[in-house]
Amino acid sequence: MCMTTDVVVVAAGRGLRAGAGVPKQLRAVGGKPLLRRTVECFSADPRIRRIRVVIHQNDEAACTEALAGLPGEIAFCTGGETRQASVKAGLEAIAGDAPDLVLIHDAARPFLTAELVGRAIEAAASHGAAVPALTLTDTVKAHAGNGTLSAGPDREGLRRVQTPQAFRFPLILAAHRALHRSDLTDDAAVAEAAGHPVFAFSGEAANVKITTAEDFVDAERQIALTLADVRSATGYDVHAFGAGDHVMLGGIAIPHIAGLAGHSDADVVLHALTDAVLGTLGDGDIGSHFPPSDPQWKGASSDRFLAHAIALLRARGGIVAHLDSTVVCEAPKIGPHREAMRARIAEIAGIPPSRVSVKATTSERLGFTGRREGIAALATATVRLPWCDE
Ligand SMILES: Nc1ccn([C@@H]2O[C@H](COP(=O)(O)OP(=O)(O)OP(=O)(O)O)[C@@H](O)[C@H]2O)c(=O)n1
Ligand SMILES: C[C@](O)(CO)[C@H](O)COP(=O)(O)O
Repeated sequence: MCMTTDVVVVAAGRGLRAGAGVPKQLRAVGGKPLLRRTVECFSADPRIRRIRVVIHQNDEAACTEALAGLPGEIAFCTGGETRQASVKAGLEAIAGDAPDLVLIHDAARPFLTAELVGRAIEAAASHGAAVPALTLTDTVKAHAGNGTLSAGPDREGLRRVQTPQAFRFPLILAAHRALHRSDLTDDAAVAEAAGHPVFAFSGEAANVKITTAEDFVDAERQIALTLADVRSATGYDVHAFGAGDHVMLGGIAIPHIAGLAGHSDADVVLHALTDAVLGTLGDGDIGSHFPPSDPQWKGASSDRFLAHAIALLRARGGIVAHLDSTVVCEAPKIGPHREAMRARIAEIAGIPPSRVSVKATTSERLGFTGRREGIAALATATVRLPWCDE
């Protein structure tokens, strides 16, 4: 018989130990919110029927944005004051159309793998209650006060447990409902309190719970190691001056004695950047994605061209490391608009302005730019992609 499996992801905590104000599950690591990294492990998995994300009442908009576009059936419910209360709220929310099995996972553990999910499902089906566990490699001591330590328990008899913790659904729902205390830090303890033996299956060392500010630094490092395919590519574009009283450059309208002629809004900077990003993917150029012969791009704002290239990069698991551009013209002056251009390009690309550079030069009155016939832009995109030997 094929068993249905739902997932409860608890994401209602405030992340106080991590600091920084924003709840940790909404902070980005490797350019992506922690919550999205965690949920996408389940949402792309055909063995999972539904995902219930338990959130804080203040976070609905931010969580919706963080999970936008993920496949699968994902719904929210509101959590409680403690992890235990949040898990119970998640279980109650799915009880009306109960699955056979449920995996309960911390939003703060984004590095789980499909193999771990498979082991969790098998263990819950076989044993009813099971958790991923790891042996200890450090010696454990007891805190004896005044900064001193005394002998601790024998580490051979101890295990570190992680999530996803996996259960037959009726067993864990009944165990949570029966509990008359609120201090249990995991669901294995809840099952045990109800008299159920809890089995161990192999956890994963990389499946850490991001808890402190230091964990965020380690997580960035871990992601950088997987994004080992560093690529850069260039883009170049030219538009002639035409009628108008401003030019669009880097997504900003800059007043000028002429406009730029083109099928779209003729933003040479965004066009060059779009080609540079597409170049890193080996995926044609702006003309092959947005043919000038297509009337729908007439007068189009070029924001969408760059956003499209960035979306293609993200769909391949990539991130932008840097976007560099140089504008070549005698006028208008770019310097006064540089910061606004950086900010707008950064906004379109979904990266901080510190990862965007805008430079400008004249061509010393030489050539078409020197004769003030038009503007040219050059761009370089540097991106990181997951390593893949195609
Ligand atoms: N009331 C709570 C508390 C915690 N959690 C979730 O339980 C997981 C593990 O908890 P923890 O790492 O302790 O997260 P926080 O409670 O957010 O952290 P802190 O204790 O530092 O505030 C996290 O995904 C967290 O969002 C929850 O859903 N509801
Ligand atoms: C559930 C858990 O992640 C298992 O290791 C852990 O117990 C959560 O503890 P926290 O104090 O709520 O972070």
